[in-house]
Amino acid sequence: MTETRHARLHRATSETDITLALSLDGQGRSTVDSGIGFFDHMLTALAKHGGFDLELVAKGDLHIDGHHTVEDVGIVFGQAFRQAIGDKRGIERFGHALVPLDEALCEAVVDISGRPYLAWNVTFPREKIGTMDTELFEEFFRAFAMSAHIALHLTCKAGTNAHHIAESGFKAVARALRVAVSMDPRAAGAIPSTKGVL
Ligand SMILES: O=P(O)(O)OC[C@@H](O)[C@@H](O)c1cnc[nH]1
Repeated sequence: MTETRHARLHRATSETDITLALSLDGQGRSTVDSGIGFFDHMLTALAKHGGFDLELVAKGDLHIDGHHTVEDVGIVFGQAFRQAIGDKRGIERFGHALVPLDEALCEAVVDISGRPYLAWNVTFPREKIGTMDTELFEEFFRAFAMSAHIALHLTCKAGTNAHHIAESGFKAVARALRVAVSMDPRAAGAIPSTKGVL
């Protein structure tokens, strides 16, 4: 019986109040409300294409800007991800995905290593998409990687439309995470060792 890989967290500061529930082995369903429309669109795509179930309500000091809200969602998402993985027993560990969206193409590579690291190689042709500052995507993924204790490399290999670049990136991370958290049959002993076969 596969134990449920699930986490529900609440984090409140003077800047944000965030409740998040994450299931690693979901249906890609999500209910997301951060107060930032494009960020909600990206988190919805991440859940859908990662096969994660995600519930998020984030109340933040948006009258200042979206920075605290986006960064703190990254922190809580990473904490939930790390908690849901647990002792990492039996997982694949590494994940890689190349995902296009029209002319845009992003590559994500992850290692559930326990050593937090972000390699960010994405630039945007615009400073905003809707109400979201494009500089905040790096803040989100850095906060996520640092809190999840994973190494994450995200590279934009092509793209001219900011929306397409961002969505290609979120989907690439979703697919790479899906692979990395999948159960590795070799690690679970499902495939007999070659020892003694040769
Ligand atoms: O649900 P999908 O990821 O298959 O498609 C969504 C995508 O077509 C839409 O978000 C989009 C299309 N162009 C920019 N964004």
